[in-house]
Amino acid sequence: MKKIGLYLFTNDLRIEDNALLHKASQFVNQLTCVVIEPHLSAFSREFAKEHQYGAHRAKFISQSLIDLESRLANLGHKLVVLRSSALTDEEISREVTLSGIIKSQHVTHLFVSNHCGFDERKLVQSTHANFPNLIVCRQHHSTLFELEQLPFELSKLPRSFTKFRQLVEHLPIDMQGPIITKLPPAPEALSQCHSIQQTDRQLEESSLNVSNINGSSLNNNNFKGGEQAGLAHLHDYFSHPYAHQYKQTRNAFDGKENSTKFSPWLALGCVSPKTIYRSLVQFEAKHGSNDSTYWIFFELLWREYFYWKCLSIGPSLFQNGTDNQNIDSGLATNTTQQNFANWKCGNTGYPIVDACMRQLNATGYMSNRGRQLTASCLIYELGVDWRNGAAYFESQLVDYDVASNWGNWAYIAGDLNQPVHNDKSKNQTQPKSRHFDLAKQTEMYDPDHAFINQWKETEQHTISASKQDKL
Ligand SMILES: Cc1cc2nc3c(=O)[nH]c(=O)nc-3n(C[C@H](O)[C@H](O)[C@H](O)COP(=O)(O)OP(=O)(O)OC[C@H]3O[C@@H](n4cnc5c(N)ncnc54)[C@H](O)[C@@H]3O)c2cc1C
Repeated sequence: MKKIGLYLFTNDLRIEDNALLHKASQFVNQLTCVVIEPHLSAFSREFAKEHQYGAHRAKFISQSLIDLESRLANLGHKLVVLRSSALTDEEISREVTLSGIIKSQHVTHLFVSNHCGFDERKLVQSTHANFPNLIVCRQHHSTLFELEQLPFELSKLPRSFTKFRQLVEHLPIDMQGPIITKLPPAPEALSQCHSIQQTDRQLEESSLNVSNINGSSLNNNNFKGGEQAGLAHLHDYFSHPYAHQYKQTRNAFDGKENSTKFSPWLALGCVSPKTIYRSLVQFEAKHGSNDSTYWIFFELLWREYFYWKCLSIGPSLFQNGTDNQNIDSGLATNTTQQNFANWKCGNTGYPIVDACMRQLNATGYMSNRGRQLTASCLIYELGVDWRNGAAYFESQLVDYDVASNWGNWAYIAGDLNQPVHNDKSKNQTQPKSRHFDLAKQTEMYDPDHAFINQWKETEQHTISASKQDKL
């Protein structure tokens, strides 16, 4: 029997080091490549109080899809792009829904990354339920380790990062990724299907109107989406000695080379963590290793920890410690509504927080230190439900990643290791929250207020950049 494959791209928008696509290329006689254009879920829209992605995130996604399309074209393939609205069968014609393609093409094998996100897993489950004979081939390939490699069952994932790190940091990571030189032919009938829209192409080429970046070394052209740009950045980073100072510089609020800036490409899977790891090992072999080069690996393990955590706890990642209702969108009072609105546009009156939020709105990026301080401020100073902040980050960050974002927010709020049916009245030991002293942190990391001053007087511009509609 002919094997008809459908490869559904999610957080793996790449050809290089794509083990699952390689598997598909070896296994099926015909292959359709599909991506569902990422969109802000109703849950996140409600919590973020935003209708859609910010301009920087939207642009990064468009660039990544266009790059994937061109890389597939080099292999003689098309990329079918499904709008999120095309998910329901009553939309448009049946041919342009996922189910429609599976049905009309008589797809026998669905290849899809084994995503840790709850919504993404639900989509695969419901597709499988609609087509019980469909063989679903999945793989966790946005991580350094495979699930089978972990020396514990997922349900026994250590509660602390340190314990997790100690158990995994010596596991082997394969040093050679699969190489794809050819893909099975695409079905001809697909030529009428959706491709990347003109709006995406305009967005990809647009220069966002962000004229207020006051000499920031991060500007809107720093992050170009797509595998080619990601690999070029990786190459550029390790062509310089930055990695040897990483541990000393990584806490800076600004500065392109102070941290790796790998996160945007990692988040969409334009570059795999294994590819990054291999480049790090090569850099160490050539130029020597030190504490700093180890620390890059250490931070990649934090990413890993949040990934497996997200997978193991499922939808409870999106609950705060005081309620179990997903749809209650926080912001119960006028004060919290106003505090949240001020926080979003960088008008809280806490200078370091305002500078970081303006940086986010103007560039789509914020340093790790900045994320910790702005999150701490929203939760502990402004009394807002952390999920509102997490959803706003989701709408704006060019490197948004479900596990790293919601995991870090829950961690700062002290909600990450809550039992699923948390009951604070039962005198359980509460996990530690992370409340930062903003004045002390400013003294440590921005002692002469260079970063704060750089982002003063930018309220109007930054918010207009974040609100810029998709062209
Ligand atoms: C509230 C909050 C929200 C966050 N949201 C995201 C998010 O949506 N997407 C995202 O990729 N990271 C997120 N992070 C983690 C971290 O801030 C970013 O990964 C980092 O700032 C990206 O810049 P970089 O690539 O230069 O990092 P580097 O310092 O160069 O670190 C190298 C890589 O290690 C990983 N890493 C570093 N720190 C962390 C961390 N704390 N948690 C998980 N992985 C880490 C990233 O993949 C990063 O690219 C968040 C952190 C906080 C506190």
